[in-house]
Amino acid sequence: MSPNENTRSLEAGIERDFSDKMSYGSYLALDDLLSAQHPVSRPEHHDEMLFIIQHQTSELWLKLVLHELRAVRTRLAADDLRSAMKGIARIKHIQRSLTEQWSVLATLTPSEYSEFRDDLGASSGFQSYQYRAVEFLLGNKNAAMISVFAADPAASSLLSGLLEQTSIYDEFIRYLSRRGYAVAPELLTRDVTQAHVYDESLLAVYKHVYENPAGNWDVYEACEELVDLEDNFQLWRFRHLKTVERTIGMKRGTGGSSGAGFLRRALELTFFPELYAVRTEIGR
Ligand code: HEM
Ligand SMILES: N[C@@H](CC(=O)c1ccccc1NC=O)C(=O)O
Repeated sequence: MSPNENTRSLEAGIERDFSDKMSYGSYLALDDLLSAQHPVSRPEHHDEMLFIIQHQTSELWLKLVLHELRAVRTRLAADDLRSAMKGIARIKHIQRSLTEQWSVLATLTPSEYSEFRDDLGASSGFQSYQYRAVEFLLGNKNAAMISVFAADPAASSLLSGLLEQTSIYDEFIRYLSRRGYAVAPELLTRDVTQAHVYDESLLAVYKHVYENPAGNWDVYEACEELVDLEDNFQLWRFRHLKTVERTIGMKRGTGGSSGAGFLRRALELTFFPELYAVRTEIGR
């Protein structure tokens, strides 16, 4: 390469013939992926592409979060705490990326959004079955949420399946019990289709763990990983709320809810209540 042409020449060994070989594009199904953006505004509004891609990339990451959460659940059920924590570490990075991504959508002004919002009809992120699946896997079960997917049999059966199965918190609690921690027996046989609700016996278990980290190191660490997971989930919810406030103010949502007020109430939900309650018990 001549240094003053500012051009990199191809090396002789670089593959060029993909007529009978797998290429980058074919491996990643880029034809499908990159032809899946269909703005509905007419004439097409420039900023609708941002709106679509922000959602599609979020859904792709949610797909990976679900994949990893299922693996975490299986690893906990198999008493493999260390590899479960490896999965949680990855999920935490994905969550950070999802939360950071709100800053891109925050560049959408209310003036821009209002030019194509009506074209979205009744569609809304409330109808994200992957988001609901993540909530179910973390333990915030809510059968009523499935009614939104009556017209989508695949989404309904995914969510009904997860509703019936244990959450990662159920599996963590069962793991603690197998390890000899004094978990109330009712917790082990609870109706897993219901949201996990605060349990005193777990508070006592965590109090013991947090007061004696040295003797409970792996469980102590695992508890902090779960708190990180919930913390990150709430940060995503908070950024969603703040983006909604700056984009549509106090308008009702396209999905039919009151809007920001409804989203604010989600900040009151908790996946692992005892892991927060234990903070009050530690020290003076
Ligand atoms: C300008 C951008 C956005 C606005 C104005 C907005 C607004 C809203 C509103 C008002 C709701 C309440 C349900 C309703 O009545 O529609 C909602 C729910 C929801 N949105 Fe968005 N949203 C935006 C972007 C996003 C993005 C990028 C995602 C990513 C996937 C998302 C995911 C969700 C989810 C999962 C819910 C359900 C939350 C829950 O059940 O607590 N939203 N959104
Ligand atoms: N609920 C939003 C609309 C919206 O944000 C949206 C519409 C279609 C698909 C995904 C969406 N994202 C999150 O709710 C609104 O009320 O403006």
